[in-house]
Amino acid sequence: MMQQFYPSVTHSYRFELNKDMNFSAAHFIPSEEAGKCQAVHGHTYHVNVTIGGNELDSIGFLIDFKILKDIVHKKYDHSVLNDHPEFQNKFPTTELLAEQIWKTIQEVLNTRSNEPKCLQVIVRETPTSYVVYRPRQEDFS
Ligand SMILES: Nc1nc2c(c(=O)[nH]1)N=C([C@H](O)[C@H](O)COP(=O)(O)OP(=O)(O)OP(=O)(O)O)CN2
Ligand SMILES: [Zn+2]
Repeated sequence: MMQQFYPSVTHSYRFELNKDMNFSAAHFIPSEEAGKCQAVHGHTYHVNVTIGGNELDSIGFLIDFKILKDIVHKKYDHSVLNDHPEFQNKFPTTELLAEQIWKTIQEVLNTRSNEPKCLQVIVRETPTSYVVYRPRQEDFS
């Protein structure tokens, strides 16, 4: 795992959990403005997600680290991001991928009685480029 500085998110939850994961995927940005990124190419994406909450489940987890990995890795590893339904009407940019990962994780968290919240998603696409996605309060409703 590449080490990186993680921008932190301000919150007042009692617990904060972070999970690093990575996956390999191909993508392309079919717009002339994207220059060389119009051609299909691949990345090893590095993802960090931050989960907050005040309550733990019956075994003392905010959310199982493994569930978080499965949500992202099983979905995207060794795939072409453009083939996924969520990228049929928008391009798989780092920004939109980070937003989509947040939506997918928060959907799963919404099913849990201890009500954890995904507070931040960082997606690193290359050694020199990454995006931080932070939901607004209204995104949780
Ligand atoms: N705002 C965004 N800009 C770019 C995105 C993006 O998702 N959001 N994506 C790309 C390409 O997909 C490209 O793979 C990554 O671009 P870049 O960081 O420029 O890659 P390099 O390895 O060439 O970076 P260097 O720092 O110049 O080595 C482009 N832009
Ligand atoms: Zn790319």
